[in-house]
Amino acid sequence: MLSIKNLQAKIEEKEILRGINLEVKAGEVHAIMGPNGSGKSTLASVLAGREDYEVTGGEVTFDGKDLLDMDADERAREGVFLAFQYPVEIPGVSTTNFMKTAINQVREHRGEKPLDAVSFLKLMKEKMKLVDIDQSLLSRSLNEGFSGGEKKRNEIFQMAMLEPKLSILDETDSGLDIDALRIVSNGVNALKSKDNATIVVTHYQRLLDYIVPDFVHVLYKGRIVKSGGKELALELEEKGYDWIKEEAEAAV
Ligand SMILES: Nc1ncnc2c1ncn2[C@@H]1O[C@H](COP(=O)(O)OP(=O)(O)OP(=O)(O)O)[C@@H](O)[C@H]1O
Repeated sequence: MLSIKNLQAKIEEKEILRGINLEVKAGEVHAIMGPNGSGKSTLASVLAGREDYEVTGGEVTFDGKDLLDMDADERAREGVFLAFQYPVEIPGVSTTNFMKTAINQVREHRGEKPLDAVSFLKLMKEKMKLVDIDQSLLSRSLNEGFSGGEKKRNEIFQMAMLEPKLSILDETDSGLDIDALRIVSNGVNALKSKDNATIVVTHYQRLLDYIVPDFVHVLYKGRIVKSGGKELALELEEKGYDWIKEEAEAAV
């Protein structure tokens, strides 16, 4: 589904990604971990097509198409979803209206008819239940005045509504209380299918107790320096990153 080859990117003349290689197949969950500043958020942002970053080398294909050639909107319409570390607030636009527009854009792109009001409401109800989100939240301006946990929950709700092929969750565990963490994780797990894939950027093994990854990758200084199964996250929790850094430095 997603193939990243030797991806390099910089921001304001600072080289951040220095040759990322990653293959993600349909049905898989990949966790990206790594010390602060290693480039995790940059990778997520580059994949979603945020413009502040300059891709300086490498290639990324998504379902056989050149992802780097598409702008952020096209990527979203193709089925890439990025849950931001700090979701934006959009005053004056309710989540409901925002979702209606977003869904119908995706449907149009797929050559499908827009959802009528009844079907849209039915879908909203079904997905609201999945993430246990309150109706009153959805009629308020998008993310405005939402608590950290409410924003995160709202993001997972958007993801549930859009049913993306590839979801990239950037530190979705930050700011979630224990119950919300469980609800968000349950939502992510309930959406998991053999046809979609998830990349979770996280600092904590705790999230991976709920969203169980098939693969764990460690990013360090802009490269994936170690990959393994979910046991790698446990090892990191126990031993920290020093041993990984030493291994990576020795290999250079
Ligand atoms: N706008 C920017 N201008 C300059 N440097 C930036 C900018 N954005 C990111 N960086 C730098 O790029 C590096 C990688 O940042 P990134 O946010 O991708 O790391 P991260 O692995 O997600 O870190 P964390 O775990 O702390 O969230 C950092 O050194 C950061 O300071």
